[in-house]
Amino acid sequence: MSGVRVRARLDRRGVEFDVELADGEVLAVLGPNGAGKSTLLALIAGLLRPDHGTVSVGDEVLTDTETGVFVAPHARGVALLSQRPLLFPHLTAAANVAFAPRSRGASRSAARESAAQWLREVDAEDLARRRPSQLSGGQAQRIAIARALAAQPRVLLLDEPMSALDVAVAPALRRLLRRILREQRRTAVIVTHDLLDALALADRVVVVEAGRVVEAGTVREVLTSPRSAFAARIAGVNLVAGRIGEPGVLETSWGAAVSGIGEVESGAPAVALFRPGSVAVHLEPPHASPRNVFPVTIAELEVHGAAVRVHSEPNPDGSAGLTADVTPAAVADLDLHPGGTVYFVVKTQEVEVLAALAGSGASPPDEG
Ligand SMILES: Nc1ncnc2c1ncn2[C@@H]1O[C@H](COP(=O)(O)OP(=O)(O)OP(=O)(O)O)[C@@H](O)[C@H]1O
Repeated sequence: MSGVRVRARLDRRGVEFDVELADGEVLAVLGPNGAGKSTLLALIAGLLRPDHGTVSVGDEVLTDTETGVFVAPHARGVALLSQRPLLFPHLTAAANVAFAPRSRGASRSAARESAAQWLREVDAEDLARRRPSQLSGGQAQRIAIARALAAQPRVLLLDEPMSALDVAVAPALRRLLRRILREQRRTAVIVTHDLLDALALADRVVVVEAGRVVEAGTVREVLTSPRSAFAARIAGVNLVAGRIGEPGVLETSWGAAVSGIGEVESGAPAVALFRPGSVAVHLEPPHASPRNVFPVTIAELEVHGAAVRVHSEPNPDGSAGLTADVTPAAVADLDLHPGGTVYFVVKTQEVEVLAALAGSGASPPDEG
């Protein structure tokens, strides 16, 4: 069994994690720059010691600050694959891959055999004799994956494995990772900025902001009902955070009210979600109700498929502004331009009100 459990705090990085994944589960970690995603991987890999907490894989405790347990990185059965493939430059691709079994005590011929098998697994047999300087970025990343797998890790940690690659080669590598992670039912944590990675590779997603898990769920849940600003942005929906006042009405910290559909008790923290396509743009406040009317200043216009996406300036508390999708004809008719002031209007029944998640709680579905 190779489920992973992390409960750890590291003050100088400003992180405190409570994250769990089941055996054979792939967890995507999403979040803005500097949120602590790589730090989470480093805690699992044993590259960082927490100030307080535990890390375990299966039944084995790898880090425990109470008892002083700290298993060295190479002895954890955990492979970390970073953004740039860190291959030994003086060794051929095959020798790079054979290095892992060799260092586990395999004979030279057994290690060579194992390397050939893993090179086949990543469709890189023909690259066996090349040195890293003779490989493209995507090819080198394949070899790095083969080397990571050849170490027979219980857990694979992938830190933005596609981010240093051309967009043209990323899809092939994503397919390869999907085959390896999903078909072999590997336990893996993948840090990514890319929604496509989460969709293609992961069973579950956690969103990390400022060193904490702010949202957790299946990929589908997080995309259809995001609770964090980060997830809302990648899902392409408007998210307004606040607290419920009157039933169905969310009040923001700057005194705006958003009415929507959803049962969240009064006083509870909540988010209101609505699609940019459900927002109408008016030059004057409309009279018809029930509607939400937001006076905004336009920050920018952006072509978005067949529509034009109108972004408003940030909200008074500094959170991301609202967006509305309108037709190019509407942009011309209303003379929409950055700096212009307009009214964003959305019907109550287009707004979904959901309870906000209180802090953390990233557990596999079978455990709540
Ligand atoms: N080597 C380091 N030494 C000291 N502080 C660091 C180091 N690396 C990261 N940090 C800090 O730790 C915090 C978490 O950073 P981390 O790299 O884990 O974030 P991340 O979510 O992986 O970001 P990114 O998406 O930019 O890679 C940040 O405040 C960062 O500045």
